[in-house]
Amino acid sequence: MDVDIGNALASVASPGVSREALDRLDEQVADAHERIEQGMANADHGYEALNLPERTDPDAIRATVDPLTDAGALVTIGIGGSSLGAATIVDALSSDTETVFLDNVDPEWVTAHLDRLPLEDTAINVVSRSGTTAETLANFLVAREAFESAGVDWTERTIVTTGESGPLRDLADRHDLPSLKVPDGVPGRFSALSAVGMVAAAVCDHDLDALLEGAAAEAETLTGSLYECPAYAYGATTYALDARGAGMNAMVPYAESLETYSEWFAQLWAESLGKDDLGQTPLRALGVTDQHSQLQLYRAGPRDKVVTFVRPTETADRSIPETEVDDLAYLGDASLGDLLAAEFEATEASLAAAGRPNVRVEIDRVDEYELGGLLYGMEAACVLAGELYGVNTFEQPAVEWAKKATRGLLGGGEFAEADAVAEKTELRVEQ
Ligand SMILES: O=P(O)(O)OC[C@H]1O[C@](O)(CO)[C@@H](O)[C@@H]1O
Repeated sequence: MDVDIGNALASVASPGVSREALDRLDEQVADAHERIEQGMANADHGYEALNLPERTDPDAIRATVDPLTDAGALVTIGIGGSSLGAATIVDALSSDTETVFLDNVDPEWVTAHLDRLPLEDTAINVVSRSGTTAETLANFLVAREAFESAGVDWTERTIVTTGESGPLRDLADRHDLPSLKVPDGVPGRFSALSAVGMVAAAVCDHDLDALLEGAAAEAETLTGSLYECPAYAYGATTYALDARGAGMNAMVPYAESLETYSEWFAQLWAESLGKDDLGQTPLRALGVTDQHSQLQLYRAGPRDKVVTFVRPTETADRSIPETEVDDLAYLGDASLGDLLAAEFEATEASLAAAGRPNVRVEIDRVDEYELGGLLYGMEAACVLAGELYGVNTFEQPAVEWAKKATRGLLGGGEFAEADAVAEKTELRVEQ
């Protein structure tokens, strides 16, 4: 990935970062890089994620999924980091395999998918690092029941990715299901470039080696300076802008194929940096569509956000036909790709003209190699930003309260959190 932070400079935007401040920040980046390198060398928890291009074994993944590669459809059951990485890869790339990600427990939505899918030709990919996540286990129990009701042997078409122990591991062992292990020391949201994100890609016959090669090439760029490393330039600049008031980061890819990537980025950024009353709130938007819904706010609302524009510089194109309407002649001479590119540059320039900070991120095209680089680059940017914020990037303790309350409400144990739910303050306004 290439990063352009020109429109984040104080000479262009407010909030903005001066060159002097960037130079000073670069000293902190050098120190942070040393800690990151040390963490990678020691395979420390979290930092180990940045070793995945070397650690992940694509042959083992291919061998394990091989019996499933003829499936016409794949249903992935997982949530958060156990879904978003895989979804980002398969939603970005075309495949003949229909893919569904059951990452919610909305009963109508789950039922609609299970009723619609050709279960006799559908493979199941169940993913949970902890092996205990209620939504994932519930959806798996519901899905396998649906397969049984359809007279389809789910044990013949299920693959599991989970840890050494836990209920999901027990189920996999009990039914002798093919399984892969989540890598040690890699938090879910940083595991796209492991079996967690790559089983679905393998079933869809995507090029796992190219994904890892793209990530490895990005890893080569990790040096001690934001002026040499695109990932660190992104992480340091967004951190510096947050310190100056840009507490939100709108991720705006200009490619429909990258819409799920914004969801993946939102978990990465929010769950990694959102702690100790710190962190930058990720917003998800899509170019050009949200120019017609969000741009007014981005350009004329509070000066509390940075906009990240992402685009592939090479895409397939489609010409716009000639028209008999004079006023539209300018379109007839162009293509959809020309229009997309013009809108990208015009919208970026419109924010700069209004003194609103924005950053450009470019990849050559949407393919496995470039996606590997983008995912790895943003993970490294997040790790660097976490070092600068001084937070524990790799834990997410704040999510546990609601999990305990949920479990208690369902009779899954005694939890004070569940009691607290009943003590809700009410001020209802009813129709
Ligand atoms: O992979 P698991 O353990 O099922 O967890 C799923 C997701 O839930 C979280 O723990 C948050 O609740 C995320 O960090 C994680 O990616």
